[in-house]
Amino acid sequence: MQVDLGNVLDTASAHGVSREALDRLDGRVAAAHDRIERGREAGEHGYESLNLPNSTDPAAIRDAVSRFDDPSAVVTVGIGGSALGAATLTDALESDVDAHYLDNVDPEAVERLLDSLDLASTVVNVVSRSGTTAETLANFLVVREAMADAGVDWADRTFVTTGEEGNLRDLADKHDLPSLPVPDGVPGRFSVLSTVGLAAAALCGHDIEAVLEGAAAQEARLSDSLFDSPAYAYGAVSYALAERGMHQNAMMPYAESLETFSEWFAQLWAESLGKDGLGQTPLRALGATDQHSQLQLYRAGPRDKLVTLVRAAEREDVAIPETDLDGLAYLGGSSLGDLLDAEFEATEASLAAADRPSVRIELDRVDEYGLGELLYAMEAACVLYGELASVDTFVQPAVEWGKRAARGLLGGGDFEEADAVADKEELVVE
Ligand SMILES: O=P(O)(O)OC[C@H]1O[C@](O)(CO)[C@@H](O)[C@@H]1O
Repeated sequence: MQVDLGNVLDTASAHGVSREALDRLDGRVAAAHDRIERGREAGEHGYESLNLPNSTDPAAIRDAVSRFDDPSAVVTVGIGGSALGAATLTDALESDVDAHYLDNVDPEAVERLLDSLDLASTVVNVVSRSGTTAETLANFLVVREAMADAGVDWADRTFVTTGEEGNLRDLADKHDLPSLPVPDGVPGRFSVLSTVGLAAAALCGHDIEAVLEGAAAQEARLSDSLFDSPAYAYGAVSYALAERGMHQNAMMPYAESLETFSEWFAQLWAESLGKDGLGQTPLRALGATDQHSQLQLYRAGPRDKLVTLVRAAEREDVAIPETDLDGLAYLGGSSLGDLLDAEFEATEASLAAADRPSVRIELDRVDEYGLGELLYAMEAACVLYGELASVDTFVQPAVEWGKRAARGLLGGGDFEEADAVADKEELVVE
């Protein structure tokens, strides 16, 4: 994996960063790296996440899921970091096992999925670090009833990935469900390289050891200089550009297999860095598709965006047939991969020509190893950015208000936040 910073330099984009500024920033990167390494060595909350390539035990994950013979599908019931990491992996990789995610409480979507499944051959993985997340618990109760209605012994098809305490731990203990622990000190958005992200991948037959090997390769590159670490290079320039007004970051992979990765990145970046009035808003985009929609804004709208372009150097390809159709001859004999690469490079140059900074991230391939590299590098980049911005990267207090309001509205307790809902101003236009 490599990160190309060329198009964030002010020699490429008038609103970029000078090489001198990056050199000055590198001194702060060294100090931040030292802080990160001390946090890792001490197993401090959050920093522990960057130890996962070495602390996660893939054999224990395989052992826990080995009891489920040959499932047709695996349904992960979880939300946020308890679903997005696993989904990033299983959506990116091919498998004979269908991987589904119930990470919302849209009744029509839940019903549509359950109606589509052969529940007798489906494995359900209920994932929640806290064991209290309303959406996850509600969906679990619905799935359990659907299995019972289908004459399936739900306890025989369900395992739990949760913390040491909470409702899910109690449920696992009560029904003697197989369970996997959620690692201590690892916030959900940083947990993909643990039981949380790897169990579904293992059930789908993916090489979770290779995911960890790729992650370990990027862990080994962490250093006291941004010029020696792709992860730190990305985190440092993202921070530097945010300091220069690039308050949005469009994650734009040129690979359908990485579309869910952009959703995972959005949680990682937003929930970690959106603190104290600071942060860099992650936008989800997909190349080449969003050249025909959002690129207009990225290139000619407000000068407030970094565009992160991601591609794989190697991929399967499809030839474009020769044609004598007027105007199409230039496509014939080429390939879709050639066209995708041309679009990638044209978009990159188009942004630079309009003085809009972009970073190029290139994986060797979108396989287990490449995904491990990418995921770990983005996590380390995020941790570095948080150190440079002096925010508390590993907490998310702002999400709790809404949780209390929703719980109050459902009669789950007496919360003043629920009262505030009733005070909503109204100006209805029909
Ligand atoms: O794994 P849990 O505890 O159900 O939390 C799910 C998600 O909800 C959050 O806690 C935010 O509410 C995320 O940080 C987390 O990934």
